Order: sequence, then C-alpha cells, then structure tokens
Amino acid sequence: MRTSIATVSLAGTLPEKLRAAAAAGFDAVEVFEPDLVTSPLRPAQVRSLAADLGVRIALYQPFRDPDDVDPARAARVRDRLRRKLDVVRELGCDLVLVCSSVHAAAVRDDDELAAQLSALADDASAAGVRLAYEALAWGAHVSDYRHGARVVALADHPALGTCVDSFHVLSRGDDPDGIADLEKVFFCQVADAPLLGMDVLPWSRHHRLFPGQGGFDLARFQRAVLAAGYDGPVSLEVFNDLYRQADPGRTAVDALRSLRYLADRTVPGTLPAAPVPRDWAFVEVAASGAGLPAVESLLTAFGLRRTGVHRRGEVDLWTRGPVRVVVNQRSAQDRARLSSLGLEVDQPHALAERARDLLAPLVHRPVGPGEAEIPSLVAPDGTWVQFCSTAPEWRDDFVPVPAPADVAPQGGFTGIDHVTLPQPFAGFDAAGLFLTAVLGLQAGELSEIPAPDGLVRSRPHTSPRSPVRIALNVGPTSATLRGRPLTGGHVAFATNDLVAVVDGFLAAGGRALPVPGNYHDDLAARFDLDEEFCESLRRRGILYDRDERGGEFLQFFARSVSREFFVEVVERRGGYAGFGAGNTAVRLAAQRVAPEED
Ligand SMILES: O=C(O)c1ccc(O)c(O)c1
Ligand SMILES: [Mg+2]
Repeated sequence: MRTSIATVSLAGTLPEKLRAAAAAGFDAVEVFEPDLVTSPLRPAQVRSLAADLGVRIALYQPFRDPDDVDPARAARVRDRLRRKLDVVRELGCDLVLVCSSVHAAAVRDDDELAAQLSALADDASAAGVRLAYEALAWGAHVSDYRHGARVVALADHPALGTCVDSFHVLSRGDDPDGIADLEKVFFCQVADAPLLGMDVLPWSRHHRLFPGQGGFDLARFQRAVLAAGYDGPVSLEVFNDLYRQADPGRTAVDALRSLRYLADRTVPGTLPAAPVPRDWAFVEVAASGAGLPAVESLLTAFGLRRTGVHRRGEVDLWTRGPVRVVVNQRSAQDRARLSSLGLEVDQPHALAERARDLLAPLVHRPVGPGEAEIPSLVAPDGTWVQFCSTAPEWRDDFVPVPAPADVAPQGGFTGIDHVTLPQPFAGFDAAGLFLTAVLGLQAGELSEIPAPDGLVRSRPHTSPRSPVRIALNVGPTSATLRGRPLTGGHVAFATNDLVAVVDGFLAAGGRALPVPGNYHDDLAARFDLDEEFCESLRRRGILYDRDERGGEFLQFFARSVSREFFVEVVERRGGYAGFGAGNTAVRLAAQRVAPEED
C-alpha cells in the first residue's frame, strides 16, 4: 500500500509539513490549496523540495463548486480551473480533487452536471491532469458517493473519476460495500472520527482522527476500495483542531502508524502478529528525594516488602505475593511517578518486527555484565513498556534481601489489576493508538468524568486473554487547573478480600483517601445494599459498583503519594469487568480535597 497524507492534517508551514511527512516515511502528500497560497514558495520550488525529500505530490485540492446553473458563472469556473491547472503542472502533480458543490447555484440536473464536469475534464486532460470528483457529505445536490459515481459515469470522460473519502461515506451511515462496484476510483482518502451525534460539516472540519482512533469501520471501507481495484495511494485527510497545533513530526509518525495498522486490519497478516501479554511482570515507580520514603512507607503499609536490590544499586524490588513493584531511585525527579510497565510475553524478541513496522522501534536499556536484556518500547507519553520473558530472568538482576521478620498483614494480593497513565492534552488519541496497534490491546468505552477542575476523559484498554489493563486519562485543555494536573497515574492491586487488605493497611499506619459520607448515602439509595455491608464500606472508605449481571466491584484508594502517583486496591466479584467509572468523579473530588500525603 502506498501511503499519503494531506498537508491539512499537519501543523506548520508547507515546508515543515512536507519535511514531517517525508521524515515519517510517507510516499506522497496531498497539497491543500491554502497551504500553497499562504506559502512564499512558488509551486516549482515546492515541487523540487518534495522531490529532494523523496515524497510525491499525489493530489492538489480542493477545487470547490465546480458547477453552476448560470452559464456565465460556469464559464468562469472553467477559467478558474485553467489557472489552477498551471499551478498543478508546476507542482509536478497530475490529479486534482473536485468537491461536489455546496453553493446555492449548484446544478441539480445530473445530465447538466455531468456535462459541466466533462467540460472541466477536457481542460484538465489537455494539461495532462485528471480530476477526482468527491461527494461532500454536505454537498448541495451530490452528497453521497453513489450519486457522485453516477454523475462520473454519465460524464464518461477518461480524465474524470471518483475520489472516495471514508468520512463522507461513513459519517452519513452509507454502506461502504458499494464502493467495490465503482469502476473509476481515482483517489482514496481515509479519516476516522469519534461517533458524535452532530452535524456532518463541523464534525468533519474539527473532529476527524487517524484510523483506529475513532469509531468508523475503516477496514471494511478499505476492503471495498481494494475490491474496486484501486491501487493508488491511501491518503490521510484529517481535519483536527489538535493536530493543527501539535508537533508535525510526531503527528506524522502517529499518522503513518495508523495507516500501517489499518493495512493490517484490512488484510490480516500484513504485519507480524501483535504480542500477547500473559500477565504483568511488574510496575515501576520512579522516586527519589522526598518521593522515595513516601513510596516506601505506602508500599510497606500495603504489606509489600523490599525483597531485592538491583546489582547496580538504586533500584529495589518490592513484592507481596504476585505483586511486584520496582522502585527506581535513578530518576532525577523528586516526585514519585509511574515510569515503566513490565509485561510478561512469550517471545519478547518476536515483537521487534511489528514494533518497527509501526514506527515504535524497540529500545534497550544499558545493561551491566550478566544482566537480563529487556527489550522495551517507549510509549508516546514517555512511559517505558518492558517485555519480560515468562521465565523470570529479569528478577535475577536483583540480589535477594533477607525477608524481614514481621508477618505480612492478613489478606493477600492476587496480582496487578490495572494501571492508569495520565496523558498530555494533545496525546490521548496517539497513546490509545499505540496501545491498540503496537500492544494489541482493545480500546473500551470512553468515559467523561466531571472533576472539580474540569472534565477528565478516560478510556480503558484491555487484553482479551490476560489481566493486562491500561486506562488512559486526559484533561480537556492544556492549561488545566490553575496549575494542578487533573489526574495522576496509578496502579491498582487486585485482591479477593479488600476488607482485610484495608484493615491491614490502616492498622499499619496507611492513610485512606477520605470518601465523603454523601457518597455512601447515595450508594445506599442507588443499590439495595445490606445495611451492615454498606456500613463496612463507609467505615473503610471503600467505593462500590455493580454491573447489570450482578458483578460487583469494590475499590479503595490510599492517599496519593504525589500529584503524579497513587495506589488503589480493587476486588472484583462475579465477573465484573469495568473500572468503577461511576466512582471516578468521587475519587477525583476527594483527591482535590485531600491531595498528596504531606
Ligand atoms: O471540508 C471540506 O471542505 C473538505 C474539502 C476537501 C475534502 O477532500 C474534504 O473531504 C472536505
Ligand atoms: Mg476528502
């Protein structure tokens, strides 16, 4: 599959956009007219810059309102096109995208429309250029791709074909399978989008996403395009308010990753298989300075013990049963934060190829003599994801510490339940794509949670066959919160007996996040809970949820260690699969009232 991206999808000036697309590895670009018109570079200069960078200019766009009921104005359109054809030839490009008209004078008669488009195609072909007609979802007369293709067929001109754009097809709920029957697909644009119940025009202009980041079935769309015999570039045309201001280099990498992942979903097996994580190996917390004793006393209160010290020092392994927390003091930061996730996978090295194809090459931490090589990825937010083989070699890097004499408090952990990673404002969708494409996790439902200082968006990513679950959180703006981050990262340990764990934690001097009494009053009203049970939750500050099938969820939060890190313990009963999203607002408000440990 040849890959392309529209310059409108990237921030910056035209040369910056071209450089970002080329550096990421795109084969081609679509030049969006406003990017050229506002550039000091003449078309021939753009052509040679693109040639130097090794990207082809696959398309020039858009040519708007190509037809008009008024003959004089229709003649004016031909003149407008001729001038553009000069530009297009200077650019070294041979395809122009023509949008269906949106103006009041749009031709409503298909024969007349076909005749006008055919006249434009005459002029184009005389210049060695072809026209790709695109039905905009909000077109005045032509708004669906079948109608557009009918007009193209009526015109029956070799220089006139169809441009299919997934947004215009899928936003209207049109069946994409019919694309397979189109005879002349000249160009293919893809964009994903969140499924918002809003008008198509603002939806398209502000909310488009890269494939895999939204709710459209793009693999199905793409299969239909392939079945139509199309073998030109697949081009990302993503109008998005955030990507218009983000770093174009990063956006282009995320964009190409999304396209390669789409190719794999369209024709499974295009990429090497995703790694299947079997379980958590560990979570790593970076903590130095004042952050270190805060983390250590929290872990101690939860019954974890320092059981190993890394051969090269400054990194400790804390364990309780199957829960393993690596505390890394080599961090320059004072505040504790979740810095790395260790996943057990069968063949850590088999990941390399897929990760490289998805522009997430494996990295290796410097290792000392005899230490385990742990291939790792760096997620877009900087979190390391380390792949540990099931044989616990990585643990051999830790010199065992003699077990302390004290007995661990009652009630043990069964493992790590999930982690959340807070994302920078513009990084949420890219991080989600990383988890699904590279790690093979499945994205769940987006929740929007009201917190005292703003809405927090949260999406879980789960593994169908393992306990690896990662939720991503993000605030709504970059200038959040009068200086406070909206939400920290956290790890949730799993237990079968939360009451015992909490009692042990409190007896060991741990501090609970204070949960308002109003919450438990509301709980008693919402669920028909046994009074004694409700009281036991209230006393311990335990939150509760129940799903439609009667599965239950109990969650307990310790006071945050830092603005960036806190610990939760959860108990799942009866197959509850969620994350207590309904309780998150209470947790966020409670953390605002009683922030990190002082
Ligand atoms: O929003 C628009 O006007 C617009 C322009 C060109 C396109 O290819 C498109 O899909 C939308
Ligand atoms: Mg388009």
